[in-house]
Amino acid sequence: MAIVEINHPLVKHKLGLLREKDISTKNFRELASEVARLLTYEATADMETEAYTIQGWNGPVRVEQIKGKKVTVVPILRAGLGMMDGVLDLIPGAKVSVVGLYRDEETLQPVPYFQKFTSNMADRTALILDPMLATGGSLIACADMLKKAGCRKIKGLFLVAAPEGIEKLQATHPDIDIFVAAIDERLNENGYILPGLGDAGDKIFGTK
Ligand SMILES: O=P(O)(O)OC[C@H]1O[C@H](OP(=O)(O)OP(=O)(O)O)[C@H](O)[C@@H]1O
Ligand SMILES: O=c1cc[nH]c(=O)[nH]1
Ligand SMILES: [Mg+2]
Repeated sequence: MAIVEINHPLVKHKLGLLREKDISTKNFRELASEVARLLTYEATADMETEAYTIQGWNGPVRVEQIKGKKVTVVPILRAGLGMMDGVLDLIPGAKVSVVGLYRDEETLQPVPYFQKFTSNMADRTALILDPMLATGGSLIACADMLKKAGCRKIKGLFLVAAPEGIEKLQATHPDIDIFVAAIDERLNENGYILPGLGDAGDKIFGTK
């Protein structure tokens, strides 16, 4: 399992802005999308390419295109939708498979409520999107659903992750690679990431 914390100045700068207490919904949405774009750039670095010939301005020229497995983007509702536009900016042909999960505030257990996958999941790389990886329960539940549908290659993109959630993922799905803008310190007693971003879903949707 690869755990990649993106150590890029643009990511650090944008994450700092995202952490501001009184950030507006508009700014949070824009920055979440921008960081998602940068995470996508890193998460797709191992895509295979194949050469083909085109007619260039001065005759035939060998160029490259993405080869093989196609991508399905998997936003976890609700907050994962806040990253989707940024990812699709870079992979416009990706199919979208949606998973609805919320975390019970008392038990912190994930509660599934929606699933709609695109075709041929076994032939696609799945890119799970969620701003927050806290206890890891939601990510693990989503990965379980994807594997049940036949998925064999799964990656996860997160704005912020807690060490506790990463450890749990390593124990349950060691084959999944994750790309995060920051690995933070820890969870608080309510399962929120510290220093974290607060409730990402509420910030993206303007609720609460
Ligand atoms: O790692 P975990 O402990 O499972 O917590 C992380 C989950 O909690 C948040 O979703 P939430 O349940 O708040 O739903 P929302 O996106 O609808 O706000 C977040 O977007 C993750 O999906
Ligand atoms: O810190 C956290 C943990 C779970 N969900 C969030 O939105 N934020
Ligand atoms: Mg939420």
